[in-house]
Amino acid sequence: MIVTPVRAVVLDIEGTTGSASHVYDVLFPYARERLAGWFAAHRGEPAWTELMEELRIHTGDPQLDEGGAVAVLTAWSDQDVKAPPLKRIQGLIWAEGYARSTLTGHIYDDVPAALARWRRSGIDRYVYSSGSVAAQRDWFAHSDHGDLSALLNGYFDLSGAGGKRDPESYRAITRAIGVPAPETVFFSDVGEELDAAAAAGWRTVAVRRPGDPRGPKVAGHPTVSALDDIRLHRPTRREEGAWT
Ligand SMILES: CSCCC(=O)C(=O)COP(=O)(O)O
Ligand SMILES: [Mg+2]
Repeated sequence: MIVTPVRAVVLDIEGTTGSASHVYDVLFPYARERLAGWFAAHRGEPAWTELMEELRIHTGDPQLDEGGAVAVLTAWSDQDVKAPPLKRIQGLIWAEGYARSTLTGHIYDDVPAALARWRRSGIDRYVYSSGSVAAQRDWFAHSDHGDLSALLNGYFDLSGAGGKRDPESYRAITRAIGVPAPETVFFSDVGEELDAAAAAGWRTVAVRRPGDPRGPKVAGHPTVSALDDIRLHRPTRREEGAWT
């Protein structure tokens, strides 16, 4: 599949650049088991205070204490609620795991080469995930393909851009990266995210990795099973300025 004109790609993580089962079976349990320990170890520190404040606002409970915080975060983890305070503490706990080399970010084999190819072609490369920006940076910096940070231009999360099923989030990213929406391509495994990006005027490519229980196609979006299956090109001279 060839897509042109393209000046920027924005990539989802879970299910697109990395394995969903790694996120669900390794990362989420790793953080869940360490929630109470993290609060005890960091009590009174700025990160602890900021997280408690964010949780009290998010839950609407100004009296929420540490025990209540652990309980609500555990429940959100069990239900995979994409709540920014959960994403923040998961990132903080995973950072300790990456630092100890007990965690690595799972990256599909085709991803480093695709990022390098797009960089050579002059196409900017961003990540947009529900995971916090800190967690995204760590995932790519401590990947099982080594440190891939240099292949990426930037990161967006729920706190910075908004929810992934809301077209307004993609408009916010368009403003931040300064690339016209029709020249930006979003890669994701989730139809509702792709629908939101398309509603904001972006191009979309669905990614369904082999063996994905949801099947090989995403309705309404061209679907590939690997990033090798797609060739992206910057605008031709004739297309230059078409959107300005
Ligand atoms: C390394 S980021 C962890 C991914 C995560 O926390 C998550 O909820 C998955 O979200 P995505 O938007 O990448 O599907
Ligand atoms: Mg995903």
